Amino acid sequence: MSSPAPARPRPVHRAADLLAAYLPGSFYYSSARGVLLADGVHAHVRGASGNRAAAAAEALEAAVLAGVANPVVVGAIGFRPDSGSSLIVPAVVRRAEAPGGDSWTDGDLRPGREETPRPANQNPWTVVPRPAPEVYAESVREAVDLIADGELRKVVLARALDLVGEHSISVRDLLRDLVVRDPAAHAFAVDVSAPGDPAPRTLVGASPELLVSRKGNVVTANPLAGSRRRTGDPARDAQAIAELRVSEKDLNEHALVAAQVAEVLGRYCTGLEVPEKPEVMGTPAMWHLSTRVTGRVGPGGPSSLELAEALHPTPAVCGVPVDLARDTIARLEPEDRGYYAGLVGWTDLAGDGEWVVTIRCAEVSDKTARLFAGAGVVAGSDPAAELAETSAKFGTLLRALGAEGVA
Ligand SMILES: C=C(O[C@@H]1C=C(C(=O)O)C=C[C@H]1O)C(=O)O
Repeated sequence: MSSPAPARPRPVHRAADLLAAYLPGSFYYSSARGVLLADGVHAHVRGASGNRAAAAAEALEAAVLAGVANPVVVGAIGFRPDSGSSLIVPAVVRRAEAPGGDSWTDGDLRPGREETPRPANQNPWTVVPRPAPEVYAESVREAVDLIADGELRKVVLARALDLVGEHSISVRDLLRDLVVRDPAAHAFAVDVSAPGDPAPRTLVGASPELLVSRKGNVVTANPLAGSRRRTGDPARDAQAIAELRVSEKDLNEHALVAAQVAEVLGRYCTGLEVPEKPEVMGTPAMWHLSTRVTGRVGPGGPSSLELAEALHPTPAVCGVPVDLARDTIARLEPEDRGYYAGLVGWTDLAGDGEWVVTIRCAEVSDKTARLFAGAGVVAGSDPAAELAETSAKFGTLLRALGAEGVA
């Protein structure tokens, strides 16, 4: 028997260099844990909903046999079981680990030295809301009635904004802008072009919500639900945080998500730890109730993608009960969500990886960007407040596009 080839040492990269090296068509993903930049396609990973972790594992094994060193599967999966997915084993992967293991200082990720980010995409925008804001508010009202009448307990209703510029949108600049504004976010850019698309299509965003990660035997999920706009005014922000902590409506909305995540992970993990009360976490645009759930898996346990598929869709983006919520979304939302409210991330041969909920994102193609934002509707939800919440959530992408205030 021949002895295995010695492992090739991984080259060391700087996070900021990887961000700067992003080119249209690359896969980029950064989080507190590190940066992954992938280029070229060694293999496409196909597989139906619920079966993608198995397809990914097969593709990774085949890649090893074909001589790919340390292969990973990267990409995005859409919201609905019959939505598309865009998963590949890339030809080349470059990584930068966060110094000290788990967090960046702002400077690590910043390309260059600018202090105040300026939106790099200077476009005069035409904005088309889909549906019109009052129609969205009406659908929230309808969902509240459904919740009052029957079995539906929570449904997340989303709306879209189409932004059309006069010139092509630079995904590279948009990604850079999102990372510079919020180095703690899970920032991503994924080529999701499909056959027949007139121009390449890229899913780009900065999600605050970790669906699940696995590092060695440690599994972490960080569901969010229950939100307030972050204004930047210290007194109003302090009030928003104080309100969130005691709002029965938000705490109930949050508890539904945390319970589902804990229930699903409980099927796979030992030593599950679920804090009793949520914390408040902030992004530059929002405050959210947040619960960090951790557990452990044994050797040969489920991969990060298997866990992600089992968790998706959480009630943070769909609802309770899940089938009824999905049907309600299909009936009340006029636009197909596409990749929005799906998952984006990576998984490797050992099962390590990280998957985030695809929110605070846009699908960009040439001069257009389609943004989605949603809000959880529960008993007693106020349509105007839910509409305002979606406007606030659009803020992440709108600021980066230089279109703040249009939603
Ligand atoms: C659905 C979105 O966000 C989700 C819904 C939240 C809520 O309803 O409070 C909070 C965070 C996310 O889990 C979105 O940003 O589009």
